[in-house]
Amino acid sequence: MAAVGARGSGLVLPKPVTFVTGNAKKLEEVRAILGTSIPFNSLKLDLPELQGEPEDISKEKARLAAIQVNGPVLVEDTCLCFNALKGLPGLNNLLMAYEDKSAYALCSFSFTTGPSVEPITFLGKTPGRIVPARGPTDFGWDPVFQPDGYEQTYAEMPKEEKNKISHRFRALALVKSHFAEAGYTFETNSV
Ligand SMILES: O=c1[nH]c(=O)c2ncn([C@@H]3O[C@H](COP(=O)(O)OP(=O)(O)OP(=O)(O)O)[C@@H](O)[C@H]3O)c2[nH]1
Ligand SMILES: [Mg+2]
Repeated sequence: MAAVGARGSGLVLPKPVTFVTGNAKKLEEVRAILGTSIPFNSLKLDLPELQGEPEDISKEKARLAAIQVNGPVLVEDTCLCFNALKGLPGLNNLLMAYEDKSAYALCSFSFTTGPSVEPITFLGKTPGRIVPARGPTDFGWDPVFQPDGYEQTYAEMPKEEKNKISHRFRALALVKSHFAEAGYTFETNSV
């Protein structure tokens, strides 16, 4: 039984959802946050690093991934955006010249049911500030990002803590709601 959501009377998808990413740390967090709420397979594809607004990048990634997978895909694009640079994503060193160290982590998930369907995007944002690096260095800018209201950087927090307040968690909460409302089921499992 692979029915997703309470109703189970929504759109029948031809295949299970594939989460496409080349980033193992992201995948680890998505697995931990989604648990069994949305059944998905993962596929490591090196998608091009596109330029533009995060939402547009994420949508375009979903279009490209859906062509390759030829089925439903979920993709994610994340950036650390600096208020001093008017929300521009950028290098941490650049920020040294600015008094305003406030920033936000922005996560854009895009989902499409297939290559000919316009993707839908779900944004999650966690405000914070850039601090001198503290904590393990195994995931990107986690050591330099301290979320508002916390004494620890993302890197210093236990994973369960980060996964309760992160940009990724917030965006995935919207993805989950969408799946629950749409009540998708999967053809391959819906005998
Ligand atoms: O400290 C971090 N905490 C996070 O929670 C986080 N999420 C993403 N990133 C980093 O942001 C860059 C652009 O990411 P990005 O969205 O293009 O991903 P990516 O290219 O690594 O994988 P893909 O999903 O595109 O295949 C990459 O350097 C990622 O490592 C993070 N760093
Ligand atoms: Mg990428």
